[in-house]
Amino acid sequence: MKFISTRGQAPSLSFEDVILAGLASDGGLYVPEALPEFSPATIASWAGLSYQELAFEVMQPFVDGALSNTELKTIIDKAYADFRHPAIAPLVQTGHNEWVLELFQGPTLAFKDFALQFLGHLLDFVLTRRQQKVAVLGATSGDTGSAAIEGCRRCENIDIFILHPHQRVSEVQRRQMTTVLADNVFNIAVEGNFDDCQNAVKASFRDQSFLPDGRQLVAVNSINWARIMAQIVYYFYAALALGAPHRPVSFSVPTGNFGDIFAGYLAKQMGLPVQQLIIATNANDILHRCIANNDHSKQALQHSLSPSMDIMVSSNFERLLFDLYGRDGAQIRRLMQEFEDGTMHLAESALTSARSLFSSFRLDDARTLEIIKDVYTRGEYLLDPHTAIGVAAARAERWHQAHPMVCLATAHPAKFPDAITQALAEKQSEPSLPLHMQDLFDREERYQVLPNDLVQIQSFVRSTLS
Ligand SMILES: Cc1ncc(COP(=O)(O)O)c(C=O)c1O
Ligand SMILES: N[C@@H](CCOP(=O)(O)O)C(=O)O
Repeated sequence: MKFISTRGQAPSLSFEDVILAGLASDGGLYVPEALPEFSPATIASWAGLSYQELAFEVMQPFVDGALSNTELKTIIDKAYADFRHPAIAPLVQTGHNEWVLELFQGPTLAFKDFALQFLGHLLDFVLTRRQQKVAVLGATSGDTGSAAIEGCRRCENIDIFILHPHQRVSEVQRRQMTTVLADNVFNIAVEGNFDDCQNAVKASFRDQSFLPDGRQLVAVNSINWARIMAQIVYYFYAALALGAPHRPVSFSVPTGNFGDIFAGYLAKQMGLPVQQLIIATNANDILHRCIANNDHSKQALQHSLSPSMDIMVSSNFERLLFDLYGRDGAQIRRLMQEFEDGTMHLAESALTSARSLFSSFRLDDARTLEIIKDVYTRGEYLLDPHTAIGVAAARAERWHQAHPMVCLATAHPAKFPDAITQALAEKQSEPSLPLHMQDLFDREERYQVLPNDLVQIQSFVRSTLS
């Protein structure tokens, strides 16, 4: 299988090269030249497979010979070995035809573990085989960072640098990153927001001349194709458990960088009967405004109670646009150039297609607190603030009157104790951290605060590596 850039001017790459590439050299994102498609009979034959067995079936066509089947199976088994629930991604029913898919059973309590445990083991395998040492550079609004560090910290061939927005992540999220004192782990708190961190990462990928000789950057954000690929699996897993392919299933997805819901869109393109995909945003609602009013314009980033979704520029939206514009790289270059000035207007045909694929919803902080309280006091579930936005969106849309609706639970509520306490107004309702994190607040922290300045960030990376 070959991977091509959304901007049409970078060389096409193999699977192994694409996972090491990050951004394409023309600034675009890599996507498969053609997607594998699974027939209803094939999907039906997967009923009852374990999560790991299903992951192999879904991902193997992308890997396409870069790893032997045994190697891929071993990497998958290692990736999901440390999840706390035997189902890996358990479904919990929270209402009529409504389920929460718990994607926070991995080591760092967020859905990012699904792809980053896999990517960590995959990189370890590939880099050892190539005898290559790389520098991982990532940006996080709170969850990718700790999941990437957890996935990479034992890899001898990786030094990992994670940029997070200073004082804009929850304390639990910060400590999950900064208390990992391994010699190859470096946390940088940038005096800016997530978009600033992501811009610094993308600029560094575009021009890697600041690195010491022989080093190459590798991405752990969802610009890395392997991230998206591993996230497709749980859409199949949840839908199969609820009767697919014999009945369609809908998904409500709390959305920031558009990676998670893009994986759901791909599952549908690959043959999964997905009835509806709901883009659920917080007050940073560029994607909702785009779908609702064709208003894809940058606004000042707001600090919300769902900080991991405090994102204005959603990287993976470009991958969707590529499909909506008939995979025409020139059109995407023009659109992304237009967006540099702060806004982009979709062509009528692209907007119509987007609206047929997705609905969208926005929830502010006050209503996020209300839904957490409401769902908890009815004895239904304790939602984290990100998941709460997805559940509110699902309930507003009412798509699940006839078919199952799966709300992706993207983080464990214990990562956001302040929001939970605010919602429930009782200290004792603060959710407790799992056993392996009980001493998190006693652990030593290490991180570097830097201004939002590319030169200073790059010089920190360079001098650390030298
Ligand atoms: C807890 C949580 N929920 C939802 C999201 C949104 O996911 P995505 O960026 O893939 O849209 C993120 C991160 O972005 C997150 O950390
Ligand atoms: N919410 C994310 C933001 C980065 O998204 P990614 O999926 O591209 O890594 C985070 O928690 O860091």
